[in-house]
Amino acid sequence: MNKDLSIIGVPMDLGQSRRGVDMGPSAIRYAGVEETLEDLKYNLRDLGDVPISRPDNKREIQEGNLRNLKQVADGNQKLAEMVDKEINNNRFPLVLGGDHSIAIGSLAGISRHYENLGVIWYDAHGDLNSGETSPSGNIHGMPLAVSLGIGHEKLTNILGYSPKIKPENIVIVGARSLDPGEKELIQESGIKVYSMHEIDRMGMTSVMTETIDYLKERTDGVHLSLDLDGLDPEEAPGVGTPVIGGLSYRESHLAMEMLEESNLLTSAEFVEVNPILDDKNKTATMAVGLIGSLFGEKLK
Ligand SMILES: NC(=[NH2+])NCCC[C@H](N)C(=O)O
Ligand SMILES: [Mn+2]
Ligand SMILES: [Mn+2]
Repeated sequence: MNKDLSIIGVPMDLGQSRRGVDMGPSAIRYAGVEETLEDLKYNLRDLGDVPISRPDNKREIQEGNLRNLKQVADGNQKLAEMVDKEINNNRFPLVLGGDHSIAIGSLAGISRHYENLGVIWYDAHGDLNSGETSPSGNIHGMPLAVSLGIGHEKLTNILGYSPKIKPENIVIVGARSLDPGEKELIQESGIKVYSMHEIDRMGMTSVMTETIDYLKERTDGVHLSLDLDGLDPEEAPGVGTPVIGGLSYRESHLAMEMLEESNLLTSAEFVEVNPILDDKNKTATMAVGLIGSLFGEKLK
């Protein structure tokens, strides 16, 4: 893995309706992300946080069933520019959220550097809604669709190109809550999904082996977008949209170790840590544990 690593915090909470997820980057830093990576001998730069504007009119639904559209689009534009710059400088971007709407900006900044960017979407949700299919108007339920070119042009066209990714280069891991429109999109587009059903049946080892083999063949870079709500809320309670029956910390740890061994990843983000809903910063600490494994921490 690239030893030059840049951390970018994104204190974004406007892609959903619960307060506190904007403090995610602080909680993850407080849990020791920098110490962990420095111990692993990374040449680390913490670029601080992307400035996020506050909504003019508290959490309003703007055009087309999209909450805080303008502010979410602006924040993602800034994030995309920063990510793009880090990759230009041959640095590995590690983005800390913030709600999952920030994947729009991460992918916009990353994808222009690859012909065939792969994405591993580790999440209880598909985040494949648009304004038309969303039950909530929350943009954090839409970033994967936006990156496929589906959604409001203010979001799909960040950095002036769309789509950012191809459906056949996406693998969703851990899904257990999909809205009707998302199921339809999955069926017609050829996105690969390992839901909890497949993970229960096959085990995480086979799921990750297949995922890695599949992406190795067809992509020239892979982004990991890890939503902490992919984990079970009993273990990771500090998330805004918990769904029971999720992945364990152990399974997730294993997935990170296998990704590290595969040497496939070219960027990563950890999102949806909400310290207000957490229990003694447990979820942020788990994120740091997973980041440690992803970047090569070993017991021996
Ligand atoms: N990144 C997330 N936690 N997304 C949750 C999305 C929940 C629901 N599917 C929605 O669109 O509102
Ligand atoms: Mn989720
Ligand atoms: Mn998500």
